[in-house]
Amino acid sequence: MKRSNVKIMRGLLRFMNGMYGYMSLAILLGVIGFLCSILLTLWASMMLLTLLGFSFSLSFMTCSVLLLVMAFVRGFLRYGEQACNHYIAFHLLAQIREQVFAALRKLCPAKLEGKGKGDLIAVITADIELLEVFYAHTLSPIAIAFFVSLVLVILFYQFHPLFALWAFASYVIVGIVLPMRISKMTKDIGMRQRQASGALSSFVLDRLRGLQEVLQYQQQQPLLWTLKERFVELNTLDEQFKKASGKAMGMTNVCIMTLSMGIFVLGAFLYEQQIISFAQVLLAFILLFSSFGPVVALANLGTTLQQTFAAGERVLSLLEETPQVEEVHAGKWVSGSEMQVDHICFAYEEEMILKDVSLQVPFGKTIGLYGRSGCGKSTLLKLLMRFWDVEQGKILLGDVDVKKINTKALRQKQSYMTQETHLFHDTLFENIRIAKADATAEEVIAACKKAHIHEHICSLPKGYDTMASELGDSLSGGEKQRIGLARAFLHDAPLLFLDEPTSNLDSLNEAKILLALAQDEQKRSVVLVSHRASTMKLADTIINVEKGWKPCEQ
Ligand SMILES: Nc1ncnc2c1ncn2[C@@H]1O[C@H](COP(=O)(O)OP(=O)(O)OP(=O)(O)O)[C@@H](O)[C@H]1O
Repeated sequence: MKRSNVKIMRGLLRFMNGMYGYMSLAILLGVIGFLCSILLTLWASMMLLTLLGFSFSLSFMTCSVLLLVMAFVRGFLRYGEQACNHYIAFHLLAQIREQVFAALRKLCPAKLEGKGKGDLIAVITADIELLEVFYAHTLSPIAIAFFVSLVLVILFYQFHPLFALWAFASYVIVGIVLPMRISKMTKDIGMRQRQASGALSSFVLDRLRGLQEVLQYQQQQPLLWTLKERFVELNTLDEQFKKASGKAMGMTNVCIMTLSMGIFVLGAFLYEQQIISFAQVLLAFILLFSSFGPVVALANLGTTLQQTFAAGERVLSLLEETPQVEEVHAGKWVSGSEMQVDHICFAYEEEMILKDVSLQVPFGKTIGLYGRSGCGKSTLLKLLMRFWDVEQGKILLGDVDVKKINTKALRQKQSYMTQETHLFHDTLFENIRIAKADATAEEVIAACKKAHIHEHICSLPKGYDTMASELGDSLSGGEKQRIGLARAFLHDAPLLFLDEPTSNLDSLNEAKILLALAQDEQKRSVVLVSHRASTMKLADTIINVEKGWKPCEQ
């Protein structure tokens, strides 16, 4: 459910701890700075009026000196205010980014499986960046506008109480009523714009990944049309937003002119009644006209704030999303390496995928799973890894429920090779070493030899230093698969889960890999999913998933 702007603000203010000192300094410098610039105009006007024959308590000379000092000081004050605001903003953005990455790690992999990756990228990059507007250009300007307006109303009171009343009403109109009205005008456009931009990122990323399919099935033209449609949609929203901003700016200027003229008319009336002098009328008009700066900053926020709040909503939602599986930090460390699946049931959504499944994974044995596509083999491996939690029944490692085992300990005990090996934008060496951060070069090479990919890597011009992205699609499915296996071998865990490890290999490489696995059989338990009968020969027990997860005769 979409939360209110006040709730979003409260959520974003949570991050402000430790920054209130800088914020107070920014407000102080901002208030003095704005007063300096308003007084600059006032003294300059007094100097002009002195030349025209009016007399004031301050002499022409004093005004000139004050003018110079104020102009000089104003620059430093403005710099100080902006420095404080941006220190706060960028410090907090770094903190928020850190928290978002921590949240993503917790949500991974279950909650992220169905999410658009492009949209996530938009949240991590553009949306967080937009929060700078809130921390650097929203909080202190509100306080500055309040204090500056207060001082000015007191100043107007020195001229005449009616002037003070008029000034108060003017600041409320430009600084509160207008921003609220503008905010209402741009309501929803900000959120729709952020969502459309996230959806477009997701769409482009998705189609780039499937570029080969697009080319093969000649989908270029429909893809271009769809892209065009989405750009048009985003442009329309941008246009609506810009129109609303322009309208808001126009409304603000009209208000300022009308209110300034109003004080002039009021002054003329008081002058006619001989209550104040003509110089006071002029000065009150100039003072009001030149003092809208801080409240105009708030009026301008009316449009940008909607986008900022939309970005804030998306960032806060991501931070508050509850993970499908809670990581265990203060749980148990187990010594055993055999696993037991005990009458488990599991459904991703409505449809039950695994119903009352039980099986044993004894140490030193290989369990083979086979059955039609979609019957839940990979799902069982994900449950063994505790990427998802079972709804009924238990999965035990040793004799401890996996839900009670420290997640770190569980990860150390298990290696999981998925159907698709993802290569990061890094060297092949580092790509393999992610399986064991402190692995030596010898260990990496040994794992690659076992996975029969060492020779291929050595044949590349830069060997293990070849960047994975340079290879792109030129790395065959089988080669990628063997890199995945090298990772699993390097991790060297007592439990190894292999999901179609040989599906892309030729018979020769398959035989070599199976031999390597067979040689290690006494060291670990293996759960092997495969559609290949030749690979299944490795298994000590073969389980037919479709026939009630029962071992079948070999
Ligand atoms: N994250 C998910 N959310 C919803 N449904 C899912 C998710 N992952 C898998 N499924 C569905 O669960 C069912 C079992 O999928 P699973 O990948 O376990 O099958 P499988 O037996 O390993 O198939 P294959 O042999 O093709 O790899 C499928 O119908 C699949 O569409």
